[in-house]
Amino acid sequence: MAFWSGEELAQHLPGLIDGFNVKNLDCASYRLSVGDQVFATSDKFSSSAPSAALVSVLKDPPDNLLRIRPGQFAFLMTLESVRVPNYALALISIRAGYKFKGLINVSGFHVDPGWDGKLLFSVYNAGPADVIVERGEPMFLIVYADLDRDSAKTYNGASQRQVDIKASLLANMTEQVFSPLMLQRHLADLEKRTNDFAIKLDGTMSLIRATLGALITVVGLILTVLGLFATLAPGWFGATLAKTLEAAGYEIRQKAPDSSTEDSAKKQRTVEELKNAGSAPAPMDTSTKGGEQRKLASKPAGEKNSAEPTSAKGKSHPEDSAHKNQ
Ligand SMILES: Nc1ccn([C@H]2C[C@H](O)[C@@H](COP(=O)(O)OP(=O)(O)OP(=O)(O)O)O2)c(=O)n1
Repeated sequence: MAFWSGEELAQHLPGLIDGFNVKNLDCASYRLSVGDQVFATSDKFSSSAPSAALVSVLKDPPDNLLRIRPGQFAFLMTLESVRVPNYALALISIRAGYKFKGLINVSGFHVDPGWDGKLLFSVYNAGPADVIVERGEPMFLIVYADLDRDSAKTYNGASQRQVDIKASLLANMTEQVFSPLMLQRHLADLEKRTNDFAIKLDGTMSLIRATLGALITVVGLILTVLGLFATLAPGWFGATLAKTLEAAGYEIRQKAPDSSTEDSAKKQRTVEELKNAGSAPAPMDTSTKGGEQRKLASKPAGEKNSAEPTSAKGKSHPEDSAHKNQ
């Protein structure tokens, strides 16, 4: 088995590759180009409408580009149809320039003897940036090799003479793909939002603390001033408080005096009156011997005192005379 040289390729490929162009001959390989049938997965939910196109058909500029985002998978069909004779085997690859961007060739690497049709590459963007694919771009490589004999068995599978991307291939490919980069962006976004929220929360807490502090100070000052007024001017304070309460719709009533307190107050008054009466100058009792004076207990007006002499002017009473005679 020997790989075909550039000269061998130049000799045989015009009959094996549709639209052969000598410019696409590399050293010992041929460059195949991106065709118009392409498909890329997405990190967004795609439309589930039956009419929604699954495969993108690249056209002339500006509709000639496909963007493969990091972590996304794509199908790329070649522009050229390729044939492999039964005495040869072909190997396919992606050009190094795309590999360096992080694009990986996921699909197989060989083309069977007897193959006839376009080739379909499946690729994965493992790089950090979008990979832009352009229609007609010479992106793939194919090399041919001789077999040691003609192959008795040649390719006759379902993909023979394929010219487009089959819908069956795209089953389960239209869903959202959680690429590592997408998850990383989600995490970064989440982290940023959490930080923003924490900063806002800090600000709000500081504001609440400052407001509460000011409120407590003001309330403390008011209470101190009220305490001072209550101590230094209790009358004024009580009246103002009553007025304030009345203005606020409260009714202020004076408390009924306690009955026991009232009784004791009455008793106290009586004692005081008696004392006052006792300290007033008492009338002189001229009937007693030796001019001895006696104080008389006060009596209600009109009531005679039993100790009072019947005549203040020295008229003697019959009983008095009897006493004297004894
Ligand atoms: N990137 C690739 C790799 C291969 N092929 C074509 C050329 C191969 O001859 C053919 C079949 O390849 P395999 O035998 O590797 O794959 P299967 O056996 O799965 O395919 P099939 O069921 O069609 O035989 O597919 C292709 O179009 N694109």
